[in-house]
Amino acid sequence: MATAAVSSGGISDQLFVSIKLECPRLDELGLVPHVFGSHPVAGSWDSSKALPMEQEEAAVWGLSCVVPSHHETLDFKFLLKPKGNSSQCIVEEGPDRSLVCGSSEVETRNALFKFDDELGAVECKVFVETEILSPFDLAASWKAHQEHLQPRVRGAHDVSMNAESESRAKNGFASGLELDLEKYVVPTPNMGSGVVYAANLTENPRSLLTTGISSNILHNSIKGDASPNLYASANKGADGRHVPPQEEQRAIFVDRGVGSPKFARPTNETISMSNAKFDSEAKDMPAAEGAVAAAAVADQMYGPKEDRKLAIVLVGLPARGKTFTAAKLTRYLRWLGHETKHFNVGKYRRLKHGINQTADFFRGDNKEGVEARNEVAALAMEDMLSWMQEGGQVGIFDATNSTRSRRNMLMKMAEGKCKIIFLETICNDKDVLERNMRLKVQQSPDYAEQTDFEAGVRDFKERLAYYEKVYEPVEEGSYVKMIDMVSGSGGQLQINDISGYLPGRIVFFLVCIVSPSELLLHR
Ligand SMILES: Nc1ncnc2c1ncn2[C@@H]1O[C@H](COP(=O)(O)OP(=O)(O)OP(=O)(O)O)[C@@H](O)[C@H]1O
Ligand SMILES: O=P(O)(O)OC[C@H]1O[C@](O)(CO)[C@@H](O)[C@@H]1O
Repeated sequence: MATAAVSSGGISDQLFVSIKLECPRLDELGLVPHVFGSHPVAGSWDSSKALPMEQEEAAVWGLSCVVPSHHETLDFKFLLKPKGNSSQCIVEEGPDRSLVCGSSEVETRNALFKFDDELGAVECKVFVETEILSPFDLAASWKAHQEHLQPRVRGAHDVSMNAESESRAKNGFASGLELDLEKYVVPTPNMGSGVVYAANLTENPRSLLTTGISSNILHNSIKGDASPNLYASANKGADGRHVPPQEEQRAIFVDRGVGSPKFARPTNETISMSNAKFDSEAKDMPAAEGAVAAAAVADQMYGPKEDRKLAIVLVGLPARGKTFTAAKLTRYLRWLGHETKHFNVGKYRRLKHGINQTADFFRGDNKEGVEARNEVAALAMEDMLSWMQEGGQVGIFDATNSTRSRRNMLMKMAEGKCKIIFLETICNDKDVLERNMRLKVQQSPDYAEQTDFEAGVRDFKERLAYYEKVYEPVEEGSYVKMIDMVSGSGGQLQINDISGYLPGRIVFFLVCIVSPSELLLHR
């Protein structure tokens, strides 16, 4: 298998752009520079929605963002607004400035502002710095920042996860940006697991609920599947469709004024993450959180068309953390502003076939069982694809998908509709698995009616053994493998044939949450 260096690998590089305006008179005159431009995130040429620049020094103002290297062209201009009065503005003279597709060049002619009164004109120097970076640069930077630095964010907090609270700024952007990647911790064997069974919080099986099934099965399933939203009507939109509460928390994130990034640049084919650290002596370190935050802006602003429909298909034996990982990824992608939904095939299976299936149902040579499982997997996939056609962007498809033929079926269904990335979770640690299995029996609706806990554990182990017999690790298509990462102290992340902006963001996220000691890139 051919390998490629990280910094020039297939995962699309991104362009960090830092714009600065220097003029001692602005402060004296009580004026705040803004940027507005052709893209909605820069106000679509509406001056009332212009992005304010952040004062970095008495005479220096800055604004930065990260865009994909193949971003759409953005035309923009500077404008000045009096402090505390956003209704008036003076737009700079001269032609629009452009951040042209495929180029890191931005014109740096001085910005000239003419006033009608005795103030005459104000001229500002313009500085633009650009730097190409990869998801690994961002991840290494972010991790090093966490390990070595006190967070330093200029002015107010820059990033907020919770847009519904007071953090919504005047112009509709989230003003508080509190990057919470550190909350995405892969559990260690000693950590409590929490009480929520993550699969219950996934999408409701739309096709099954509308086609009608026996009320008896529904009743049984409801008892086991204590999902707060499973059959509730409270979360329905005007058109009767399910509206997950998280979607209301969607926001646009704007990074305000961060310095120039100094990114670690791993170049080996196998990268040791311990070497891919920020230089802790570097003076301008705080760019880390800004750069990551700025990438979130880019997610809102840009995103090439081919990335717009993406299926992340989980693969892995039972109790390997698939649902756990899927739930975290869903949350992260929603936080970035992408329409993301998590479809759990177990939930479909329970609804269609009830909760009391014994291990036998999962036997690889149980023809009826295999057909029944493929049928519900196909239903979930159809629901996911229909949702994408209605505007959804990233579907996370959560099942074991443990055979090549199952994955082929999914790839066929997705042809021409979305791109697929397989995300395989592998865990060989016996202690971790034992703990996971016991937790599953405690929490899974599959064992809600099993009164003998140890009998439940035996049944789950039997189910697992049947899966192991037929399991085929992913070797096809685009994939990411997370191997033995549960302890958070090592493990390996293997990446094959991943390209595109959004997949890059996903890899960034996985690198951040799992702290792999090794990264392997193929192709
Ligand atoms: N990367 C990982 N490797 C191993 N275990 C993990 C990992 N991430 C999370 N876990 C733990 O695995 C346990 C089982 O998680 P989860 O329900 O997500 O498994 P699953 O693979 O979806 O199982 P199933 O296929 O049976 O539904 C959880 O208690 C979680 O803490
Ligand atoms: O049909 P597949 O790919 O085995 O995956 C779905 C199954 O995976 C499981 O999570 C395995 O434990 C079941 O809940 C579910 O029915």
